[in-house]
Amino acid sequence: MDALIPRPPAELAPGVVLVPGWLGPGVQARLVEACREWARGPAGMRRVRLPGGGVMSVRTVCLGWHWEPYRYVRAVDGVPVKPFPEWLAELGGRALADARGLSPALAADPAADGWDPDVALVNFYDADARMGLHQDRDERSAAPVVSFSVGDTGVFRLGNPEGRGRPWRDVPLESGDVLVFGGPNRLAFHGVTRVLPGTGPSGTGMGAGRLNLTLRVTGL
Ligand SMILES: O=C(O)CCC(=O)C(=O)O
Ligand SMILES: [Fe+2]
Repeated sequence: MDALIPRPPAELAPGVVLVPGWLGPGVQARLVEACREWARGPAGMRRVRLPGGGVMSVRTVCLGWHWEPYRYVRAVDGVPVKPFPEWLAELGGRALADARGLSPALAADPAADGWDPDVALVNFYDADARMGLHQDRDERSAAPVVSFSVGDTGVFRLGNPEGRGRPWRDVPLESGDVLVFGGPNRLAFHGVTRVLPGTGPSGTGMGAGRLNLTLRVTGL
């Protein structure tokens, strides 16, 4: 949605940078098309089963490595994981470089140097999907995570690295937004409290719902 109040890029916490609208309409459409392809089986999009017996409300497909709670593996149901495309790594690298220009903590983060992502988690949220507060900590690398959002707005809850409790802040992630988290907040708890149906722009090729891609370095 076009913002009535412009959202300038902001460092939300040391090492956490939001760059609103960084992905232009053409790139967003390309991502939607690519996600549609990746979603197809084998090794396609699915709801992740949790060890406690529950299933996540988000649907996920992984590139490069498959994430299952709480580790990365190379195959899903005996099928090799889809490759991580070079163009996506390149796009992420440019986003990270721009984010580092906006954050002294990220600029100074040695783990961001030579950033070379080898896994992407592609999450699809329908209107009812959410993601509870968690840390992205199954990577063996302290390299920043680069996140792309397309489609309906998601309310992203950015917590702190100490625990699930406050302080946190809720930040809308709109279509085209880039969020980078690294530096001292690489392990900050975060989640998505809700998706705002009908807020996605037209022209991305997305029907209803929200896509989020997180590009990561596994260090494996
Ligand atoms: O959907 C988002 O914005 C966050 C996704 C996330 O935290 C994850 O995939 O680990
Ligand atoms: Fe996460």
